[in-house]
Amino acid sequence: MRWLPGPFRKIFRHWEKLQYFVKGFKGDTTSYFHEENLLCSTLDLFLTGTETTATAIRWALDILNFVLLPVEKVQQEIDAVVGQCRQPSMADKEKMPYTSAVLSEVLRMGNVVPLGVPRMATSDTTLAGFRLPKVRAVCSAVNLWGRFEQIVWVNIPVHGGGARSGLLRVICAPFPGKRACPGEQLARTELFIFFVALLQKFTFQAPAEAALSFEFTLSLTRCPKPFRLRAVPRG
Ligand code: HEM
Repeated sequence: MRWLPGPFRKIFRHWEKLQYFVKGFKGDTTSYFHEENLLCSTLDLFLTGTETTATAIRWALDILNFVLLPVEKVQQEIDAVVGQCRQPSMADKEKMPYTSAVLSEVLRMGNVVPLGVPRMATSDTTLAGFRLPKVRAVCSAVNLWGRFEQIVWVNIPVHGGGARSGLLRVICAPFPGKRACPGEQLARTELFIFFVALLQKFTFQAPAEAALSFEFTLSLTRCPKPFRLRAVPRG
């Protein structure tokens, strides 16, 4: 790779800078800027950055057909703003309120990351009246199914076994919280571009024998169960 020309080469400059930055913290046992954390954070981005958006696009196609949202209205907006001769871009988004609203609805109904990311306190602290002991307390954000609402759940082990659990707060957002999803902008961009590009060129129809449903499987994300659609090129 080092000898090939191309814009990707700037990755080597960034990598050198990153190594220099991490070396600056060598020997500092209180710092989180070390190679292991860098590797884990990079892996986090790959894991969280692929499955989530792909699942949201699958929900979009499932929901459009299942709920019978007026796909024609989305396609009319695409034809008026983007047309058929060029690819969509993010500059089109503000002129496409209907498509944007449909995508918000997809994120709400799809509820792609319902269980949030578990968190631990790095030092003893207090949060909304709960004393969170270092490392032992686990907080997790849980999105309520199918609504723009999120509860934050805390689970604190107590002396003598067991755990004290409780509700911390309720907020309303698809990418919630202060420690919000760092991929939100990327996810919204990918979702918009792929969704618009797909509906610009195809109409998706469920074959008569295939019943679409809201059934899902739950792992890292909440995925629709496999379904079949026919992609009919638009004339
Ligand atoms: C439709 C797409 C996506 C949805 C619905 C989504 C949603 C979420 C949610 C609900 C959280 C938990 C926030 C919390 O616990 O308070 C989260 C965390 C996270 N997301 Fe996303 N996300 C999406 C796409 C992405 C993408 C594309 C990336 C990266 C490129 C990404 C990276 C992350 C990471 C690294 C975290 C953990 C943040 C932390 O530990 O503080 N996400 N996401």
